[in-house]
Amino acid sequence: MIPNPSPKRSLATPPLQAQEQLLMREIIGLIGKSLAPGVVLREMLHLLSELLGLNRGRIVLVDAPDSAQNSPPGTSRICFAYGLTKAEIARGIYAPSEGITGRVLATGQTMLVQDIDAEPQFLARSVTRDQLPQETVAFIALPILVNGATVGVLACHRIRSRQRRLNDDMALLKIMATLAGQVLQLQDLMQQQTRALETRNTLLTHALDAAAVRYGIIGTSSALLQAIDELERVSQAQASVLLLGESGTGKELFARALHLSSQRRDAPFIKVNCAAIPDTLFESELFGYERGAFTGAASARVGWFEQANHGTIFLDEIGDMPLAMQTKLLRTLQEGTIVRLGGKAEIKVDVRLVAATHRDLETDVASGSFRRDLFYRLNVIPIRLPSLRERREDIHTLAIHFMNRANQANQRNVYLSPAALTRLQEHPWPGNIRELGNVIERLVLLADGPMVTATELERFLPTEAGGTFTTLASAPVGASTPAKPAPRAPTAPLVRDYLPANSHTREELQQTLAQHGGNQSRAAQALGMTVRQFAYRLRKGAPQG
Ligand SMILES: Nc1ncnc2c1ncn2[C@@H]1O[C@H](COP(=O)(O)OP(=O)(O)OP(=O)(O)O)[C@@H](O)[C@H]1O
Repeated sequence: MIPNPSPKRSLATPPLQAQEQLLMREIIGLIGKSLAPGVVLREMLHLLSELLGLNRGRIVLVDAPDSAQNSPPGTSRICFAYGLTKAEIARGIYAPSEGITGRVLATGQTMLVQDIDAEPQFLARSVTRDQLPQETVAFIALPILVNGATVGVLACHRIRSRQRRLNDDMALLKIMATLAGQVLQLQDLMQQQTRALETRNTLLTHALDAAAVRYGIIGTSSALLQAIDELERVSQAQASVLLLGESGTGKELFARALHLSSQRRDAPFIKVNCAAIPDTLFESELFGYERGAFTGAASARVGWFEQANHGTIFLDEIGDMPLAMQTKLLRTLQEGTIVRLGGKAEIKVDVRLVAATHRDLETDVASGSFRRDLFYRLNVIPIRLPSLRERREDIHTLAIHFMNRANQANQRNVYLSPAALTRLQEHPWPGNIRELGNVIERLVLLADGPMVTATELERFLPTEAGGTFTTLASAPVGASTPAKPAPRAPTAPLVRDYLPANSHTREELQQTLAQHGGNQSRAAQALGMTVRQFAYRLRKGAPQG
């Protein structure tokens, strides 16, 4: 056996013989019609045999690491063949470096066995000697290269004494091996693209499923379904509803769902964040005021209650409502009327109240900071929203939902590896669904490649100890080059603290806004406020308000 140096291209290459021309024409025509290796490569081996007498051709490929064969690493096997029986193909399995085929794979060099009977390394693994002609048989094996790496072997038998020059056959086989490499590379690329499309398809199917979920509330855990069931059962009632749950568990989403599933759905839904209203402005905000009610009240203003007439008013963070206002709210709930600030007339309002809090109102009642009678009035229908820790089975669907949303908004195609999805399910999520949504949005913007692995995910997860994560503005948002890992800056708290209205000066607010490119939502996030709180404070010129 001699390793065959690549046939040198001579400047005076002899013209292709008729069979060679026919072979090339046929194969090029075939490639034009189909790129499927099963079609092209088999036909190539067929033509090599029929036209040139290069018989029992086979293409041996290394098993993919995740192949169904479950073979030891580096195992290769016959994948395409012509003139071999099924049993012969099945026998064509080679350990790394085994036999001539294994050596070509290992060295990337063409091997030419002039006489298989004289070569101890020739295995006759697939086709036994008695199946071959009695005369001297040669075996030629060439590497198939893709991007410089040997991925397979093209091999065939050849009767040694033939009219055709061996070097002509070698040159032609080399062209065929190159073509086979191109076809396999194209197939690999197509498979990669198909896999990406399949993943995207799964994401979209999930998205469609998720969109079909009522009112945009995603999840199928029993804890969540129970809360949805309670919501639906009370949707037609008039009684107030109290939504209880940690920050970011979906209280506002539920309040909107309640409104949408009630007969009031065509009337307004007004959301009021009690944590964002300074004590002195509560009454005028909720009930409105008459012209001249106070200095600067040049004209009358309708309050939130009147604006919500026939609809629903959602009082978020009701635990932050001052006691004096609680008394007035209770009266409105009992009598169905409001009196504008500076006015005398009792104005009838038909409003359903949905209140929410992350606080333990019973403790506030015990400490005297929340009126007991108002608590009873609100607590007629309490609905507790489970934390994300209590419904980990929903994390997968929620993550895919947020991922779809962020991908669509940012024209990305990022997805999570199965291990990364599992890691998400293990995280404690103190900031609940809002926190999960933020993490996913960040990784869609900042991930290094389309697939986020469990290892890469780690840098997006808030640290357990500090509960902090970097703000979006700390990294190159929307950069087209792969982003470097974002530094962990202790900026935005995970769970919003409920800050007093004068917690930041106007300058601090403006500075943060400038640092975040004028984006109120990100500035608010950085300071641990809602956008509404932020906007309000900015407008009112905190801390005076
Ligand atoms: N089940 C859910 N399915 C899809 N999105 C959800 C779900 N629950 C919450 N979200 C989303 O999570 C984010 C936080 O939800 P929401 O604002 O309703 O929480 P919250 O309990 O009112 O928070 P906070 O008490 O801090 O105001 C929102 O973007 C919301 O759309």
